[in-house]
Amino acid sequence: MSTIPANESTIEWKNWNAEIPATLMFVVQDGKILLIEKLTGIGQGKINGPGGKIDPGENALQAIVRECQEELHITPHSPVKMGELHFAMSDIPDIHCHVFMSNTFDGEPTSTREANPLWTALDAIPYDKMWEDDRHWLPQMLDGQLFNGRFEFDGEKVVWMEVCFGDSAKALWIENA
Ligand SMILES: Nc1ncnc2c1[nH]c(=O)n2[C@H]1C[C@H](O)[C@@H](COP(=O)(O)OP(=O)(O)OP(=O)(O)O)O1
Repeated sequence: MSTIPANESTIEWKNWNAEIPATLMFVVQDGKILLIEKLTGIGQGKINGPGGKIDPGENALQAIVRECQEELHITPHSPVKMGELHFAMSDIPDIHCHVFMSNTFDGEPTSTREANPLWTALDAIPYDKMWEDDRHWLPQMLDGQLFNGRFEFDGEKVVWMEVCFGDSAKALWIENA
């Protein structure tokens, strides 16, 4: 488990519930990862994986496939759930995010109103242009580790975090999509 800083979180995580359920997808193929330049929504202007909010009546798996189709015109094959992220935000509603990986997909990654595709070498991921939490779980996920992360933000800055990896992380997931 990695934790920063040593002080306690101000969030009562036991009773914490996010207003926004969301998803993320990381397609990895031939030593590259398919990222996006995000043109709309939460995190506009950042580099991230494709993804977005879960619509009413959808589960996380259905939502991530729909988001990849909408944002990049691709359909990922057999998405595997790798982690959950819990974001307690200071200035926008809190977010609970399901993170998936896939190695194959149908379609050609295409720029849309929402995103520009960005194939990136696995050793050149631009963490300085991504959400601050990403560097604390994405490298381990790319090594095949399951994870569960809780992050408290002040604006866009992480002020507290706790990230677990492996089977103990999966036991903390709220939902097994
Ligand atoms: N802190 C952090 N790290 C990594 N990824 C994210 C965050 N916060 C986030 O919100 N995200 C991810 C989770 C989602 O994939 C997107 C946010 O969803 P958004 O793009 O706003 O949702 P859409 O449904 O595509 O957009 P609208 O249609 O509602 O505009 O960022």
